[in-house]
Amino acid sequence: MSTHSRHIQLMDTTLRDGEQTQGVAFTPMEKVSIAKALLQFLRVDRIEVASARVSEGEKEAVSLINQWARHEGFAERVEVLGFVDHTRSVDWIKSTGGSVINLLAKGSEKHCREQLGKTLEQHSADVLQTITYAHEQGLKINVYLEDWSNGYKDSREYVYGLMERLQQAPISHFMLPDTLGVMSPDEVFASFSDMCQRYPTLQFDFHPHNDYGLATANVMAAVRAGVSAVHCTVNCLGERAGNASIAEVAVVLRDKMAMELSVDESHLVRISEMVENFSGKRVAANAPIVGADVFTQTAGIHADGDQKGGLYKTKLGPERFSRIRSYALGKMSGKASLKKNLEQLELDLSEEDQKKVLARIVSIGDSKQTITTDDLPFIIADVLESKSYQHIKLLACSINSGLDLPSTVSIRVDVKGEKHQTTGAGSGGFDAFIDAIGKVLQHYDYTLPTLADFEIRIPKGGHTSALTECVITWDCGTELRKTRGVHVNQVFAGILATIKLINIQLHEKANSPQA
Ligand SMILES: CC(C)C(=O)C(=O)O
Repeated sequence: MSTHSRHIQLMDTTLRDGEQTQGVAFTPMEKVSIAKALLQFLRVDRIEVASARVSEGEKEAVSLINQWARHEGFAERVEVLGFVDHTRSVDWIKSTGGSVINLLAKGSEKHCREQLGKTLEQHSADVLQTITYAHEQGLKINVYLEDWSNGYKDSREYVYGLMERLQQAPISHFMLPDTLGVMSPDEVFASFSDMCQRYPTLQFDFHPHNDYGLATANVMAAVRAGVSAVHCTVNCLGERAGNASIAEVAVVLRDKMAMELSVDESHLVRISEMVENFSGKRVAANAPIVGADVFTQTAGIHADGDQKGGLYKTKLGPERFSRIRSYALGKMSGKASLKKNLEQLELDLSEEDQKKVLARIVSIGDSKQTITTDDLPFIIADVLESKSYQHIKLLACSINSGLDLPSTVSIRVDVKGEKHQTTGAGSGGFDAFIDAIGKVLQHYDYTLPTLADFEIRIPKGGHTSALTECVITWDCGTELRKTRGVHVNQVFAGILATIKLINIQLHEKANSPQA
């Protein structure tokens, strides 16, 4: 089969096979919202929205989808899985206003014999009977050959026999599934090449599963062999390891095989988020295209390369999916990563200040704390106002706090080159620290001013692993003074703000004329 550009239909089965993911059940309104987003915004060619006769809720969902689809002119693009049960699935689909049945026939001799207890002749007669009835009722008919991958391998004569009996029936698409996700790309290519050559006038769909992680690669092989439609789901949902991810399939068919598709890629991420919310199944941060981290560069060298002629750019640019590239901050950040973040925040820092901020980012990153772009303004504010006074250094500090128990603290500090170790107690961790540090500072004729205000903030993003910023306002008699501390632990943020004030005041004391 030539790999010349041709239109490949995407049939999305998030609402049928996707709902067969363990623990996933969509409400009717959720199904309607996903169906609308798939057809109207993502513009997939066809959607499979349910299995017939499942429940009353399912009937309501399918009816609502069909009502909307008919109004929008999408009626024939909404499909429902039906069973070889004479009239019952067809009647159920008709009662929902549906137009298309995806009839589940058996694609392997083993399934036919063991599960149905039928011969090929008996089963094909049953299938044809349901097809005739569906046709009379005006439904468009597609047929699944369930377990076809094993059937083709172990009982090829059965597969050919079934095809011979069905090929003259009014079937729009023969849908060949790798039901257990056991095929390799080579096997997919060989078997579809054979099917497409044997039945050149028929339309074949490929329905992959991802048990070996090969679903997308197998889609490529099936398209190369000549199929005209492939099935996929949002976020790779589906029975067991899922189906093929629609995001992966869309970009791979376009970029790697130059196929024409109807999907609008700029909606892939939005629909992924919608399905993530409704299904309760989190998308892995490194899932291609839709994962939270996939457009984040972590190594400083990548950020540097992006600045120098887009050295790390590929076709998979974030703009294509309405996303933006970000540059992670941590121990591997370089000057370029910081610069990119500053640009995004529209902040301008001198080279000298950038160096200081970068050193702080690297040291925070070294202790494994996650730093986000939201944290950056806190770090900048903290670093830029910090003086390099070293009158007091906190060498170690451990805090014990408990519910309904006084807090205790143990500290080791260096004041003007002298080491002190002491403990303190208080109603909370910060209070206990003030008790302990007060005991040390009395040796230096220094008393901490009282607090006028104590404010803790987290960055706008609001995640619990964020840095916290503590701004303390001190009542210094003739004036109010503010100092800031930044740390992942809010008590330590307060302690760092306190150490900063002590350093400033010890410095002023040392430099005052009375000293
Ligand atoms: C139910 C059938 C069509 C299926 O999903 C499969 O065989 O993978």
